[in-house]
Amino acid sequence: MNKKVGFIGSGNMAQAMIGGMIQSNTVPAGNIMASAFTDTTLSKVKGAFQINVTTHNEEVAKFADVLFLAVKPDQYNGVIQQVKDAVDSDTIIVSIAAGITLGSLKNAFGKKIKAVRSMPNTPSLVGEGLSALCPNDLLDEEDLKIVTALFESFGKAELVPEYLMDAIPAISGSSPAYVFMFIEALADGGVKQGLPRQQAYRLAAQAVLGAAKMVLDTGIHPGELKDQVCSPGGATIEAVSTLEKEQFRGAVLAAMESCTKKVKELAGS
Ligand SMILES: NC(=O)C1=CN([C@@H]2O[C@H](COP(=O)(O)OP(=O)(O)OC[C@H]3O[C@@H](n4cnc5c(N)ncnc54)[C@H](O)[C@@H]3O)[C@@H](O)[C@H]2O)C=CC1
Ligand SMILES: O=C(O)[C@@H]1CCC=N1
Repeated sequence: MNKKVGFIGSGNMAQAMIGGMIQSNTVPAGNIMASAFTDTTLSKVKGAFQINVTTHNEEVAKFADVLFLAVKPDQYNGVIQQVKDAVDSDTIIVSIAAGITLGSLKNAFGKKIKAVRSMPNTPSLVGEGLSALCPNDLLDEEDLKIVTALFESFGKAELVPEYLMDAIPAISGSSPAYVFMFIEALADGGVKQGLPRQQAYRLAAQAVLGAAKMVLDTGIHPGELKDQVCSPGGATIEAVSTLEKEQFRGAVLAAMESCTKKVKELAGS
């Protein structure tokens, strides 16, 4: 793709997306520019990806055909004030922030802009991201193709109507954090039984990867896949029974509710 891609902010999520775009050879490093607050972050990002870097957000905005706003939600208004005069009506603005709506983006820019509200996740770094996308009505078919190709360069992308976008962090934007906790807990359990630590991480992570692939590849209901593991009177049903007693599923649902509540609060930040 010969589009120029800009990132305002070079934090964890921006680095995951930049890494994914470069590794998939979708955007050459020379066509990417990112900004950050500090020279330390900039040298780290330049060292890792050999992209163009600057401390001036306006420079990124002038450079980019597709401009990712990759700062925290409470930094959006300040950053938009800095870049709004540097973007033209053809620039595609992509928000990756939890809670920031298309309406609030339009208000902050104070003019008609092509905007996409998105919610990616950090597995983008290894080409296994999941991004929810919600474009505004100023993007034409070609614009949407470009944005979708960028997101698909580091994983899968799904269109989601805006009224559901607040629900996305809990299920896929933030959920890698809970899955990492689960993998860490599985490995701790293995270490407790005597397995070496590094081997425990490999076994736990591969089991999670394999289980996720079974859900995606077979289309079989997760409950049925769980049943297939539980031999009658065996060990797994004992573990499942303990997880139910300890409210494993209830804890996940409660965590997701608190995540979504916070997303709605961030919208007002
Ligand atoms: N971390 C994740 O897994 C995900 C994050 N997001 C969204 O990504 C955005 C960034 O989050 P993270 O990458 O986690 O945070 P982060 O703190 O790692 O990155 C934010 C970066 O923005 C920089 N920054 C702050 N003010 C700036 C300014 N005025 N100009 C230029 N750069 C500035 C900071 O120095 C920092 O490097 C948030 O809006 C978040 O909702 C979305 C999906 C997943
Ligand atoms: O923690 C956050 O607010 C962001 C949104 C999804 C993942 N990280």
